[in-house]
Amino acid sequence: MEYDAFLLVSFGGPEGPDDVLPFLRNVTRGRGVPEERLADVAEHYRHFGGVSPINEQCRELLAAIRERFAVDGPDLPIYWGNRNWHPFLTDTVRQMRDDGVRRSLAFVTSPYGSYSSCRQYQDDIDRARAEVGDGAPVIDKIRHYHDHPGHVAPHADAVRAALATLPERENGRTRLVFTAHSIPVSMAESAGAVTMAALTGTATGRRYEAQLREVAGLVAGDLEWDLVWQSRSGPPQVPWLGPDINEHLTALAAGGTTGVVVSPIGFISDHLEVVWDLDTEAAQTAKALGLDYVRAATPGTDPRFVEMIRALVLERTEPGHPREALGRLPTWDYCEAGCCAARRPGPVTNG
Ligand SMILES: CC1=C(CCC(=O)O)c2cc3nc(cc4[nH]c(cc5[nH]c(cc1n2)c(C)c5CCC(=O)O)c(CCC(=O)O)c4C)C(CCC(=O)O)=C3C
Ligand SMILES: [Fe+2]
Repeated sequence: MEYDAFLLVSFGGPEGPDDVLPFLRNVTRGRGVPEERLADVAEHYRHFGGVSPINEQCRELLAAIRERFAVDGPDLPIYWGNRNWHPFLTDTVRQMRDDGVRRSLAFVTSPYGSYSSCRQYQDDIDRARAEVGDGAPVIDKIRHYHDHPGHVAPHADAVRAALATLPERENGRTRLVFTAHSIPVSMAESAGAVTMAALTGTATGRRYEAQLREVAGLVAGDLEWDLVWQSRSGPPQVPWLGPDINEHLTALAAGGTTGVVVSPIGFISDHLEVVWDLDTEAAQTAKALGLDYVRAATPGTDPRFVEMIRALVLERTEPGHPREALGRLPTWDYCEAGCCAARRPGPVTNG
């Protein structure tokens, strides 16, 4: 396939105190998130002056991609658009159209499947194209890359490095704990089901958890591990994936664990869900429990991660380019229509 541009697509985050509430309204529009939760989360952003680190992390990733592409190709103009904050996807897609772009690949800063981590990005790309209208480029989202060696290796090294910094304790017992963003159970159940049904005849769903478990096993190697959840949102009566990292730390301490390494394999950079929910909240929980606590790094701009992005582009542009994968879950270039479709998160009633 001929592509004439590369597009980085990310979540977006506020870059000053006045951005926080409008950003949160963009994220939660129509999603049934209670006001109290929004006020809480606004407070987390205010601890950092209303600035999420995510946009700066995207700029650093873009710079690294640009540098790498400049040396060995591919020779493609590089664009950046976010779902929830400036630079908004619609503005970027309009710029691409004005620059004469016809067909672009899109790399999304989430490696996994589910409505929130995949389909919603695709929907927002489609909405941006519709808003731009005539002449908007075709935009093909790059496949899930959870088990690509360029994603697994930086996480694996970071876990070893974190383990090495845990203080030695006599009779100490250490646990490796992986985390990812929790999602509603209904979203977890439908994740990937439609495309898996088309591929295998069976609608397996649960793709988000299956991919995370696959990555956890690959990163852990011969270490024992747990997979738990963080950053739960939504009304309390709606079931989300659990246990929460804080509950899990409490259970571990009660069972005699003395130290933990927490590795956020659900994320590729140290954005607010990492620096607040893990480095601030979970770290406090661990301290109160007397647990030694270290958080492992995310890939960020690790050269292997940047090389992976290049390889994912070459997979789509050069016939026969290897499609690297360490796991067994199938990946595909195009999701079926309706895969991971959103369910209206309306109020919960009896019966
Ligand atoms: C699966 C998943 C990922 C991982 C995949 C990916 O990376 O995309 C992710 C990432 C992120 N989530 C982020 C921020 C927020 N997520 C929220 C709310 C929600 N997230 C959800 C899921 C996910 N979220 C869901 C199901 C909701 C409920 C509302 C809804 O159904 O959509 C809210 C609203 C307030 C609240 O927390 O309730 C905020 C502010 C940031 C930016 C951090 C920064 O600013 O640095 C990032 C990278
Ligand atoms: Fe989120």
